[in-house]
Amino acid sequence: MNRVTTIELSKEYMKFSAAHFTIFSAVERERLHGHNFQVSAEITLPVGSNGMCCNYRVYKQKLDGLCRELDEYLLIPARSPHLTVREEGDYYWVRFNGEEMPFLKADTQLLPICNTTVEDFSNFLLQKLVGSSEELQEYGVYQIVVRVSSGPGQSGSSQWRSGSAESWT
Ligand SMILES: Nc1nc2c(c(=O)[nH]1)N=C([C@H](O)[C@H](O)COP(=O)(O)OP(=O)(O)OP(=O)(O)O)CN2
Repeated sequence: MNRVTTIELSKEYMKFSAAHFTIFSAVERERLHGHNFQVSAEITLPVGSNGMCCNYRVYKQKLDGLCRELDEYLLIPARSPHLTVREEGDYYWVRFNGEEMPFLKADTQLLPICNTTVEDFSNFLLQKLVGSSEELQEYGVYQIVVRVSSGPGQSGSSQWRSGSAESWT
C-alpha cells in the first residue's frame, strides 16, 4: 500500500520583515507600514520502504533562502494595475492615484505580483518553490501548500498539486 505523508514546516525563522501597502482599488490604499510575515509550508509526498519521504532539510533551506531574499525591503507589486513605477537615478518613483512616492532602489524590491497581500505573497513563494524544485519529480511530490501570515490569526495560502495527486486523495 502506498504510504503518503505531509511534511509540515513552520520554523520561527521562516519569516521576512517587510514594508508594504495593500491596494484596495484605483483610489484606495493603506499607508506604508510593515509586518513580520511568517511563512509555513506543507509538502505531501510518498513514504519509501526506508520509512522516509525525503530529507526535509531541502525544503527548509529553500524556504529560509526565499524569506531572506525578501527580508528588510519595501515590497512593491509591479503587476498592480493601479501603480506605475519609473526609475530615476537611485530611486523608484511609484505613482498611485495621482501621487508619486520616491523610494530608494536599494531599499525596494519590485515583485511580479498584483498586490502585497498574504495571498499574493504565498503564491509568489509557492511558484519559487515549485519552479526551482527538481525534487518534485525525484520525490514524487503530490502537493505543496505555502501559507503566509501578516500577523497572529490571519494568513493566506496557495496550493500546487501534481498531475498524479488524484492517486492519493
Ligand atoms: N485579503 C487580504 N486583505 C487584507 C490584507 C491581505 O493581505 N489580504 N492585508 C491587509 C493589511 O496589510 C493589514 O496590514 C493587515 O490587516 P489588518 O486587518 O489591519 O490587521 P493587523 O495586522 O493590523 O492586525 P489587527 O490586530 O487586526 O489590527 C488588510 N487586508
